[in-house]
Amino acid sequence: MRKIEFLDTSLRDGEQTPGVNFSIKEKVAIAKQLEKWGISAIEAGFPAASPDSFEAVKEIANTLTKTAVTGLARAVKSDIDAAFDALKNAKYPQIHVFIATSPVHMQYKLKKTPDEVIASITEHVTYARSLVEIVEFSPEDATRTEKDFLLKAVQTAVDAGATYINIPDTVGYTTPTEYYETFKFLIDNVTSDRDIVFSPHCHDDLGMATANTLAAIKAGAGRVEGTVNGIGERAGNVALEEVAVALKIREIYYQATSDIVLNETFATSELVSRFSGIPVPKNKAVIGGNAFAHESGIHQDGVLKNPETYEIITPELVGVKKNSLPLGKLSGRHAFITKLQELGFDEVTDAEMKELFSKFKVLADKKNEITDADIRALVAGTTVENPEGFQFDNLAIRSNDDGTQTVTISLRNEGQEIIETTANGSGSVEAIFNAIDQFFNQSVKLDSYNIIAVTEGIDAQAEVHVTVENNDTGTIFNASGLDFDVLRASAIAYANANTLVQRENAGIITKKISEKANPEDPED
Ligand SMILES: CC(=O)SCCNC(=O)CCNC(=O)[C@H](O)C(C)(C)COP(=O)(O)OP(=O)(O)OC[C@H]1O[C@@H](n2cnc3c(N)ncnc32)[C@H](O)[C@@H]1OP(=O)(O)O
Ligand SMILES: CC(C)C(=O)C(=O)O
Repeated sequence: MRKIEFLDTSLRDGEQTPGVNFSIKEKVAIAKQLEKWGISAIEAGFPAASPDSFEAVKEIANTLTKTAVTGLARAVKSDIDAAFDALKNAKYPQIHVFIATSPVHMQYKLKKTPDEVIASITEHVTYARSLVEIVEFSPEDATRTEKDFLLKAVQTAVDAGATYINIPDTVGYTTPTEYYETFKFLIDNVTSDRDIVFSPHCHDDLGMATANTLAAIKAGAGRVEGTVNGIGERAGNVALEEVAVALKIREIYYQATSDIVLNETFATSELVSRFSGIPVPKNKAVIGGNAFAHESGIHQDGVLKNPETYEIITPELVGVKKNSLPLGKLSGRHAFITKLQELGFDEVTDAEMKELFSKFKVLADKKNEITDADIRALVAGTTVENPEGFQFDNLAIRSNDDGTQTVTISLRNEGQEIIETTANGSGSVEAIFNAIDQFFNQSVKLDSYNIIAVTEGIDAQAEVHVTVENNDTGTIFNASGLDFDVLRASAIAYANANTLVQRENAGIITKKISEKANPEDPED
């Protein structure tokens, strides 16, 4: 059996998801969980992209002890220098150099001839190798690159010292059979006296990312790249949890295993979902809420007779635990702490614990049964790094004779200063959002508003997700709010989103360049 390495790029390609802006604290927490999950390398960011990205890579490099940390760099010396500087203290540093090799990218984006691209690969992979031992090279848009030129680019990178050769399906264009053949062709034809590891990097534009990744493994790839929950640019990257579980369930077919600690999968997915503000769909493979639910009579009958009739993955395999310690309003602090540890929340600070326990007591008074999902939701609402600045404090709603609603909202900052603001709306949510808009007084467009019941029953907690756009910059932000009351959850989410916009306007958050306004365009 071959051992397949896993490289996670949730913090780099995953953060390219519109609306996702992890704080440094969140990135470090995710990196630590990825290490626990058994990931062998973490692409922690693109250090040259912004001071924030640089700091995040540096902080992660300083923190991790078992996992390799890599930073992305264009075939540009200053990008490679930035990656090296950020990775100086990493125990196992790697630098990932990329340049596009497809005709459309070379001609229109890079404005370089094929020969210039080849020269650039030699120059920049050699330079990166002069700084660190392990260099990864990616011919961007490899799957739309002419085959012989792809081989030439890859051989050039290998000759210049690259150890990992990543073959990105940048626009999610390839198919499993085609990708298999591409890997076979490269593995059979690239020559080196060193061991070269090939890896797939798949995007899901045509819904084939997992199939393509597995096809590359079948063809001999030794490392896979992807993200948790499949977050990423456009339709996202391959979901690593799907690849890890598929390898486990079909290990005989693939003749391959991995070091992924599968029972940490659910906790990893939950953390990334919480910090990215992107909920996991119910029907998502491996970790979705319905992944282990059997609805129809024939299926239920089969499962009752023998679970193997319809169940190829058990909830326990991916770390969905049975509720072994039911909590209620008579439960004390010890039981609560034990439950948090059981659910994998070992890093809650004392101050957070105090706040969580008092919120738990309030919840237990309102709700008959406190489930694990309730506890996860409580942690989500408390420990997500709340943006600095004013946050939701309280609200009061009055219905008027003409059917409109009047809302008074109070917002509180870290100095405990409280400001109230009042506005009308034709419905309660509109009035709440109008009041928050009035308070922040900035140009924001609400792109989406979604409510999810975290648990079942009439007393379920509500999770509200909003996506807003900063009209001044075009940057999109996701934010969420959690409460037993859907209107309060809405206010929390919208106030958090506005605080992010305020921080961007104040220059505290660097907007991502992919979303930047075009300076040539007078409309921007
Ligand atoms: C497929 C991927 O996911 S690639 C990674 C995408 N990630 C990002 O873009 C991260 C965020 N990006 C950024 O912060 C910025 O784009 C920066 C800091 C990297 C560069 O910013 P700027 O210098 O303002 O350049 P801008 O983004 O406008 O254009 C990119 C430039 O890099 C060039 N370029 C793009 N890729 C490469 C590469 N791999 N190697 C060398 N040059 C490249 C482009 O041709 C363009 O050059 P030009 O200015 O001579 O036309
Ligand atoms: C930089 C490369 C690896 C990439 O993200 C892509 O091509 O999708």
